[in-house]
Amino acid sequence: MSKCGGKDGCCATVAPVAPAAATAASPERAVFLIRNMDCPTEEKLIRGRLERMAGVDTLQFDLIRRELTVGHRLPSIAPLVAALTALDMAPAVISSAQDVGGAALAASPPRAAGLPPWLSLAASGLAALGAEAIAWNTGREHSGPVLVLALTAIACGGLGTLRKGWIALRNLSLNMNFLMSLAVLGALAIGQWPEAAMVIFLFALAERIEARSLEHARHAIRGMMALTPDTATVQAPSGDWLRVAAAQVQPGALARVMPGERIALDGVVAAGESTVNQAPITGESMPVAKLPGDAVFAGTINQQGTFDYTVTAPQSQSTLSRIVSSVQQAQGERAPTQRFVDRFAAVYIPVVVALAVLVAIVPPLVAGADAYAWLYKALVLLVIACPCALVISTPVTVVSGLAAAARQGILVKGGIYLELGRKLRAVALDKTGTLTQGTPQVTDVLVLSGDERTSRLRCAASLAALSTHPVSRALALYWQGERGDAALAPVARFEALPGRGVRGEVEGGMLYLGNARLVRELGLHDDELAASLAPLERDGKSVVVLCSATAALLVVAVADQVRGTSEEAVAQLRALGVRVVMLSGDNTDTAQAVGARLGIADVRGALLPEDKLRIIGALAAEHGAVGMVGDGVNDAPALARATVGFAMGAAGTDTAMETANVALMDDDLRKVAYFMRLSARAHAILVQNIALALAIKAVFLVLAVAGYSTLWMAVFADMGVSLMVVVNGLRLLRGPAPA
Ligand SMILES: Nc1ncnc2c1ncn2[C@@H]1O[C@H](COP(=O)(O)OP(=O)(O)OP(=O)(O)O)[C@@H](O)[C@H]1O
Ligand SMILES: [Zn+2]
Repeated sequence: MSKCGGKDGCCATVAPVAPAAATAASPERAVFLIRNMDCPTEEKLIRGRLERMAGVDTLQFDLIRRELTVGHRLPSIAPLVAALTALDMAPAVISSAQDVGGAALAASPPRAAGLPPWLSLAASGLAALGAEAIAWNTGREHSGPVLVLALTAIACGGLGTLRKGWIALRNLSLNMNFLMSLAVLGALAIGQWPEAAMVIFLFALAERIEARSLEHARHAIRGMMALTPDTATVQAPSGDWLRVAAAQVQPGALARVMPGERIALDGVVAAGESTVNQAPITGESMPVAKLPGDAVFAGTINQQGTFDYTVTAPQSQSTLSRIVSSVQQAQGERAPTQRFVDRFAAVYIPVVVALAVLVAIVPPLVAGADAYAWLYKALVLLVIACPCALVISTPVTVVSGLAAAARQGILVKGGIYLELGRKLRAVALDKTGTLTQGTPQVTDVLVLSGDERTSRLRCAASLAALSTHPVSRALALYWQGERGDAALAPVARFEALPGRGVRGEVEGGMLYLGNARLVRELGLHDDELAASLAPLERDGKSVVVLCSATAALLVVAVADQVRGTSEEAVAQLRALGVRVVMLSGDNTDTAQAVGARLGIADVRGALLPEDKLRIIGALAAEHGAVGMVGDGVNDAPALARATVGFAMGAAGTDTAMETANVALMDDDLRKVAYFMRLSARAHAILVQNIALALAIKAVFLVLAVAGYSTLWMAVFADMGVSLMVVVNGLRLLRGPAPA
């Protein structure tokens, strides 16, 4: 297994093609629908062919949608089409700046015409069985009827495999189709006709079932999209409510939802109220109350009330569609295990072919053994060596894992994060907005020296009203609640001081509003002030001080509710053996008080954003892999520095969804532990599959050399393992075991 741990480490260098960023650098992009691409084998074939072409910069595969995006600098895409057609890939152009250059696209037919696949497969199976039966009953393998039935079986079930095998050979990309073709042709050549028929039929059957399984995993993702209704009830200019196609509705339109109806578009409640089941987006089963001003999401289910909402995004840009397309893109980027398996297969197949050749030639030549028997053994070896079980199992597992996460409201931005999750030994949690709700309320107002409460509070509120920081917002709201709309003072030269507070000129004098660090920097921190702050901070309250350039004037304390799920989330992380660290820009005593309530011993307070970044770096150096959970808005650098960055409450905010490696759609911190368990489970399944596949191959290798395995037994074993690993991978769709 790859020992690589970091996303900026060796992994990046083995990635065959860099994602999005590199694509953007290419002058031209062409997107193809590749109808005959449904497994990594075909991806490898295409990669091998196109990567060598001059003018082709990048290739991006999306096996779920069967799309290939080529970043290139060719004057026409005709050579691309020609190359894909030569690989029998039946390409269709989805989008390209240039025309096809006369290449006759329509002429490339989708996969084999004629009988429907299952029917021809059944015919192939019957013919193969018939050939076996006749050969067995008559005791003669080489009669006319046996030959006719065997050839029928191959014609009905095996032409696709033979054709792909031939294409693979011509492109010097030895894959399993090539191995099977070689085995079948070899069996025909040495007169094992019924066996040849059986082998090709079983292989075709296995391929078909595998394709269906991958389809199943893909469906789990596409199925999420099916949740959004096709139509929405929208108000026309005339004032009438009309039922229209949701895809046609523009942002700004007013839409109405009835009780029990699914919401068709993202929007903001304009009138009415209700509760909404947001499970399709966030995975949380408790309905959420919606009042005017609250955001609603396409695909979620309205409960009892009726309400109108203003549409904020077209259907194609809804949160749900962005989740789905992000998951689809994520599975196109290859996880480390997948790359390992690819590299393994690339070395392994040529080695096996060489070994088979040796087995066929050496014993007869050197020891005078029976040439026919050893040729047969060599063919069995070829079949056993088939790596489909290995090749197919990883994408199925990764796609299943991504889909299981998405269903829980966890958006994972790539298979690599699914693999890294289990390696996290330390997780840093932001305090405000992550462990706490981030909507604090004013609890205490202390006037220092003198007695001008109202005028000082007014100055503080005037500064606070200009900031969106939670502490400032609490203060501004408090003033509004106490004084109604009593006029705020005008503020000049307003400035935010990150990690400290704000400042601005009020009524001719410069005033500062901020934390203890700010007061200390102003040189106004003394024992008296410290004594008045201490009891508030010990209570876990955030304290800000209003200061002039020469004196501290007013202390305001705000208290933030700890989220109901935080304590359990911390306990779950600890149960996984993870070191939990709290990072906060708030005063140290405050942070420690909150940490004590949640069972977090390692609390770092009074941090500036660059301190957070440094601590993440230090934790990474100490533990290897470190996670960071924040809201993704002002802690983006720390999130980016972490091995896996988690953003909370991502459903509402675009930045959070974009900056994080893993976006949690709601505010439930327990999802971090869930994600880590899912990751561990995915890893266990990947290892099980690889071990299973290799073990069964090893057993049959011994049987084959000892002469106990026939060709069709070998195919049966190969098919059995392939199916077992696929079914094993699909189990991940149900998620990890509960905590
Ligand atoms: N605009 C502001 N208005 C009022 N106080 C502020 C402002 N900006 C910062 N502060 C004060 O500085 C402290 C640190 O702010 P910072 O934004 O770095 O951390 P935070 O995001 O509030 O907390 P955490 O790091 O726990 O999430 C805050 O707790 C607050 O006391
Ligand atoms: Zn196989």
